[in-house]
Amino acid sequence: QEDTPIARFLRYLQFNTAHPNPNYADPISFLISQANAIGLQARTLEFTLSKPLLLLTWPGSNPSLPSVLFNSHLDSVPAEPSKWIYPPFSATLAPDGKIYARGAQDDKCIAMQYLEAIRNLKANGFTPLRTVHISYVPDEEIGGFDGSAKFTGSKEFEDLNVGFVLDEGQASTGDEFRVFYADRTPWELKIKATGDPGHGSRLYDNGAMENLMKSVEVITKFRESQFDIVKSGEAMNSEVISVNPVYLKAGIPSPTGFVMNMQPSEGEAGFDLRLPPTADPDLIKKRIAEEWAPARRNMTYEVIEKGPIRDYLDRPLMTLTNDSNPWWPVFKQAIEAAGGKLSRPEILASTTDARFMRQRGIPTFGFSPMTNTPILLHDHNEFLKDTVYLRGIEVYESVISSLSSFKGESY
Ligand code: MET
Ligand SMILES: [Zn+2]
Ligand SMILES: [Zn+2]
Repeated sequence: QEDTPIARFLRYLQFNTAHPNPNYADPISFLISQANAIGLQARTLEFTLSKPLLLLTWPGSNPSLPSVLFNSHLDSVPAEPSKWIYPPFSATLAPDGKIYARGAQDDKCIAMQYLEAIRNLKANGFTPLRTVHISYVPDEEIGGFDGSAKFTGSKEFEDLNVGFVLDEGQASTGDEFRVFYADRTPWELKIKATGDPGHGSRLYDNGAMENLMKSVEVITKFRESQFDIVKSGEAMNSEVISVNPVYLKAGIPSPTGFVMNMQPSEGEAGFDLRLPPTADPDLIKKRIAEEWAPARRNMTYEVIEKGPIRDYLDRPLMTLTNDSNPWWPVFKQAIEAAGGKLSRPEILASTTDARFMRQRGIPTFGFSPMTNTPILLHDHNEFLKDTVYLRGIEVYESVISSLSSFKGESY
């Protein structure tokens, strides 16, 4: 098999790292062999049994300066193979240069681009001033609690003395690269309704389905109000609160489907909520209790907060993008030095492990160098063009060399 950047990317994409049973062992072995070939130190940490984390290190010439960390996650969301034009873990390079694979954008591209950039920098004789670390973490797609959360809370992490982190971002449909200074915080909301069962023909008050449908209506109205703000141009998608129904569970099963002439005594609906760092979580909780799942309509609910909402100093989880953050101009200029341009910094609509680094007060940007690319993370037929992938390696050469050369003593 040939050994080119694209061939190596395809090999990494072929590991089936989809939940609920991601293969972590094989991609880690592959990454270790890559690290050995390039001359990077490798160490595996296991904060949770069978959920290993790989840490690669390129020592700087001044190891007393805070280090820079490049993070990516090993795992992927599942794919529905029947809806794909190529099998999602075949990593097929189509004739037009599109590489189809689950994880091509999210986020196996950056995982390999970091390594390819370092390979090239080393070949050109570059030595970093600051130590460069790369982390490959498990379980990001299910919240990162056994991955990044434990890692960033560990003694091992503290010892890395990390001053700045780059984590994954999202594709850009235009010519400019996108950079993200915050994530939205995910909440899982499950609402349940109970009520008297009855004949399917009867109209009566307070049935479980009636109450559940009323809640869905109220939530849909709220969703519309937020979406209207986006549609009017007052805010970006990621700056409002999103609430999307993800499941509905009700009905009395029968061998042919569901019993049709009985009204069920319980029903349940699940929602994915995302809160921007500016949202007031208490207000949303009040809204849920009073309007979305009111006890007076026999409703109960459960909110699972999937991660922190404020940092250790009780500030919103955001990284500044002005000159008061000394890393900002360094990063921006590195993109420009590579011939790229950054669009206005954004909040990421989804959620990444960056929140755990920001929680510790470490400046962290989300960045995945993909321009002129449709946003296909978690979608069918996720792909990345070979040319876009290769261009990203050049961008990281600039970014890694600039960040690791930054002299600022106290950052
Ligand atoms: C549930 S935590 C976030 C997991 C995933 N990265 C997402 O944004 O959906
Ligand atoms: Zn991701
Ligand atoms: Zn994802």
